Amino acid sequence: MSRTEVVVYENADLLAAAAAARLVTRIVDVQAAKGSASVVLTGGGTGIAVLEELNRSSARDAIDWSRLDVYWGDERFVPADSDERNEKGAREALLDHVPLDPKRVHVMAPSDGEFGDDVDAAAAAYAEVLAAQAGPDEGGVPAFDICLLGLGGEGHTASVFPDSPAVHETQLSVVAVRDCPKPPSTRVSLTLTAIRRAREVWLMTAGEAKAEAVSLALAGAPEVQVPVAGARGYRRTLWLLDRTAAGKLTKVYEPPTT
Ligand SMILES: O=C1O[C@H](COP(=O)(O)O)[C@@H](O)[C@H](O)[C@H]1O
Repeated sequence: MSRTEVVVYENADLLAAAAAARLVTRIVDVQAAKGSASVVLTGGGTGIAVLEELNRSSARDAIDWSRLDVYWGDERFVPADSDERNEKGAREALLDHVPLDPKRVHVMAPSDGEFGDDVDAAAAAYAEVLAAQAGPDEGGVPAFDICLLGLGGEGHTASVFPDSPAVHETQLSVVAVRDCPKPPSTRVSLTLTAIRRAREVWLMTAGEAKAEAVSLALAGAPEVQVPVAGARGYRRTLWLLDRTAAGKLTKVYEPPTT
């Protein structure tokens, strides 16, 4: 049974530090239970701040980095060295500083990579990467242990934007995204269907600009209009917010009893 939890921190710095601490604990627990763990990374201000905090934390070394699979929820389809790449941000913030197994870092192709400027081929290739990592009963997408996501003020998550082809996609695990309302306009993204294969989805955001989308999603808005409303983990959906992003919530969220 899936549960939704909402935790509100006083400010964005505290949110990033607390999310990093939670992430260390969760990864260590999963590795202790089953040997290895998987995490889906996000771009965006809060997502990268969490990785920076994790890198600064001495608890960082409690993780067995060689037994962690790393994926991305979305990527900007730009050259590999572009500052717009979510991968570049994640590498600078954390990945370049820890002893990951390079074979377990599953990047989405850049626009100057092996598929050139063919974004459909890049998306299809990432779907194949997921299928190769999935178990026989997992329907082509591994059951990610933790899927980190951010969100936009208009309700997008990963690169699934309101009323876009991606939000209407129900069969594919990965899609090419064109004409994105937020630059850069061409991207690769997991679909909501793939995101919902995660055991845990952590939605992390800060700032007043996100408050409306947060409150609509938690009130159960249709995912076509507010895609982040459809981002759920099959065990747990954890919202980690700062006070301003939580500013339009009307319901009081109690801590879970179990
Ligand atoms: O473009 C993107 O934006 C979202 C949210 O970013 P934020 O800086 O407004 O928090 C992010 O989750 C996504 O990965 C990224 O590609």
